[in-house]
Amino acid sequence: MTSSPRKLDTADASAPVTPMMAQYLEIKAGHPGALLFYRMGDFYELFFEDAEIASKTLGIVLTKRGKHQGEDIAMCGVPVVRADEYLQRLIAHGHRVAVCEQMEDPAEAKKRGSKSVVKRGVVRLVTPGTITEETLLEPTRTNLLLALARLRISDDEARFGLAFADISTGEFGLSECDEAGLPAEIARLDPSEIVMAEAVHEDAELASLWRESRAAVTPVGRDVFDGSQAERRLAAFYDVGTIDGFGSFSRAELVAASGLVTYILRTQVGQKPALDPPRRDGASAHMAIDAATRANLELTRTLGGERAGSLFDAVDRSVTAAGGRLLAQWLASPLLAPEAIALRQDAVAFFAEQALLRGQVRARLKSAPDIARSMARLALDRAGPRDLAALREGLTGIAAIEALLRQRESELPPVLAGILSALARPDQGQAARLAAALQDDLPLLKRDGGFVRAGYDAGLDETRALRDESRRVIAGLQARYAEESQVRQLKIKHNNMIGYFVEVPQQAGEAFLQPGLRETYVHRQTMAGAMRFSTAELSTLESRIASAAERSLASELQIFSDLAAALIADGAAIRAATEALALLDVIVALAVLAEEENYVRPVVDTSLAFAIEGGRHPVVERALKREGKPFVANDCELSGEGEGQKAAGKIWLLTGPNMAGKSTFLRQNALIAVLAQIGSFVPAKSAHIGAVDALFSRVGAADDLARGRSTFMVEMVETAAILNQAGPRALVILDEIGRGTATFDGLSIAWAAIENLSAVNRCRALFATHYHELTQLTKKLPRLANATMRVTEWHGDVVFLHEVVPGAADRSYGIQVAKLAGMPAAVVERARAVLAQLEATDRQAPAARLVDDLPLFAAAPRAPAQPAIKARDEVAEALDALDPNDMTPRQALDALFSLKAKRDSAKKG
Ligand SMILES: Nc1ncnc2c1ncn2[C@@H]1O[C@H](COP(=O)(O)OP(=O)(O)OP(=O)(O)O)[C@@H](O)[C@H]1O
Repeated sequence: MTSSPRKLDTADASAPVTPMMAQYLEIKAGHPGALLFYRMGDFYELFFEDAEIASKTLGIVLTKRGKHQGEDIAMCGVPVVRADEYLQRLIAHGHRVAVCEQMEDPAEAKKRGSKSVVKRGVVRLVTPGTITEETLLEPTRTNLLLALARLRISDDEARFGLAFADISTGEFGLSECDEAGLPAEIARLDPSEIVMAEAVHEDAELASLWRESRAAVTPVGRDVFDGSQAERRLAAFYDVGTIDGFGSFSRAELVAASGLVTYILRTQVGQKPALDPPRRDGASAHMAIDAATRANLELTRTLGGERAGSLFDAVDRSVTAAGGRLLAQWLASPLLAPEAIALRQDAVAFFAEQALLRGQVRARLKSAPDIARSMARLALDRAGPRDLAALREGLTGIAAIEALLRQRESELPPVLAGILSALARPDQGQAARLAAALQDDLPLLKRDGGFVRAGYDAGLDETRALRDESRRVIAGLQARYAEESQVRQLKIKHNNMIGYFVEVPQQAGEAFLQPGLRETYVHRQTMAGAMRFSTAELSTLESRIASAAERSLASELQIFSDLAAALIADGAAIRAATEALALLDVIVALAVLAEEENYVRPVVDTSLAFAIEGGRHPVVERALKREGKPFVANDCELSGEGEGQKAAGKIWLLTGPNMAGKSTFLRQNALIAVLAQIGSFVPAKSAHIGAVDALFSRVGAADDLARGRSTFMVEMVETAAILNQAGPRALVILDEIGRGTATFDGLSIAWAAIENLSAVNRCRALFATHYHELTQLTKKLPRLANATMRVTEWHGDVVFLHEVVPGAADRSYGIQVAKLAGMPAAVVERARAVLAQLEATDRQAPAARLVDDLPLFAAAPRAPAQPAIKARDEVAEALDALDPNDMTPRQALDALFSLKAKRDSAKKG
């Protein structure tokens, strides 16, 4: 007997693959880097490694299905109805998913032969930056996709074009920067996904940027960023002859923009999202804040990554998700131009005074749904009936708010006048049409039907009546059959396999097989305990019902697409109105904040002022308030002096014990600058700020084990960045720089850093330190002032007054703080003894004398870096040739001697 070839199939490595597997492998190969959701009936199945990844990430069961090349095929599946939830988790873990659908009915495939495979195709690539589903998006976070294009200007100089879009709202911006500015620009945008050419991704100098970013990083082929195609692709995307009408953009911006739309079209497989025309959103218009400063100041997230506890959380009074997103964007990108800041302040001030109108607008805003995202789903044909309802509510809300503002039209400051005219743009007939068309209770998916209100469309009402009528006929038929056959339990049921059928208990069923009933009832199935039959009448009814249901669904879908088309046609106006609502929400929210928290309008101008009277920390103040404790307000005066080249800000050197409130004071001033420059009022009695162009904030020796650097190294790298970058308009906050190393090293570094800030950076700065020796520096540096946190002693314990006063701290109170913290009494006593000894030694050689002994730091104004002298360097060459991993200890020692000899002879020569 010969063995069957089929059996061999599954065991033989060279066996032919099944047609379905062949189709799977082909589709999979077309989407490298993505998990493939392969549609099979009611499930998306994943195979091979994809299945292993998904089962681990999602915690779902891994099974097997057949073999491929002699190996079991790993498989797992997710039900289509719950796919969104699983997608969300995969995306959150940084995966990309290609969604592959069945493109025809399985019955169609069967017609081609019993072995033929249903046609399938990828309809969409789901990536972190291209999602639009409500369930996948965070309501209060802008979901930006960033495309990065690099244009080389010379061998060692490049410009970066940044194109960023939120396809869930249509927002699309462009900016440009050089390599040094790239980290701050990426930190400002905080994208979910960054797309770039492979060459940029592989550039070793940029690698740390990708590693440290929260974004998913997607390298793509060079063709996506093909500069020669840029204008053409953009024009094709917007369906315009030329893109000149959008404004003028740099080459790098254009290439990035075209890369962005090309990538979006690829992920959406041809579906075109409705993106606004690109807007220039240059870094030069914003306060530069690098990633470390953002993290350190906890602008939109705490160091632990949470919203709660951040500045955003403390000041956010917005009532809509879009408003929350916009406020977070504002906090991430404070403005520079005093005029633009004043325009926002005027609008906030208007609402600060108009309590009644403010309340009315807010109540309306509160009930307005997030229609920007609904509009985006409509454009991508991914919307459902609830999106239409959201638009109905949204458009009604827009009209109501427009009416409220209209009453005060003549008094509105320019920003609010702009909002009013944007709110008037959408066609208000749409809301009425949607209200007439939509049911009150709506299904999630349009394919479920039943969302169009009775009376809206005569044709639909008719088919529905027919469908409902047939249902009544069936009920009548059931009664008649039961009567005729004398079987009371007879039921007419329906399933997808055999359609409508008559079901009777098994004992009763026997009679239906006998002459008399047999002529009417055709036996279909015998189940455990029941028998099923069909009848000619049922079959006729079946097709009537099916066609009526089909026809009513078809007309509902038609109505849906008509409504959608009308909304899309009015899309630009609706989006403009939506943006205006978000803006209005933020402005009203800032007015509410100013009122609730007693903030004042700061003066922001082009001076070098930094004069804060009675400043408070917005987050700490709130936390203390919850505990019923007062916050002690403090002044800060760093205003610059001099003109042009000589202009320079003041530096405050702040000393004081631990826990006295130094960090709070430092950060509160940085946060006040940020709030002032987004156009908000600030937590102070008064504030005058010359616009800050760059903000830097560092804390000594923050742990950064994740990045694999020693804490001290991180501190030094970050301090170096400030000393290299900060210019005279910057505001610098340094908190205990130098504490991460031995005392004298730390002191010397802090010392030199202050001198550099004063002589070279000439910026406004706050410097907190425990090195009291540094206070002596005020004798030499005219713009340096000492300030200290007031404390007092009470029965041997230290009491913090949280008050910043001129002068230097006389002592550290470190031991008192240790005592407060519950250190064992014996340890505290011993520490006191050691301290006394140390202080006695110090008196013999006071460090304070240092300032007299050391000549003042004589840094020249920053000169451009000298080009390295390219003389042949034998020592360097020899070093380059070494591979320590490959050497024995003996070889290493020999190499060291030889290097030393080379160096010695080089010095002589
Ligand atoms: N101005 C203030 N008014 C009231 N309480 C304050 C004020 N500033 C700080 N505090 C309280 O003191 C606590 C310690 O403040 P902070 O962390 O700023 O001190 P620090 O001097 O920087 O301490 P360390 O040197 O240990 O970092 C804060 O958590 C807060 O509760």
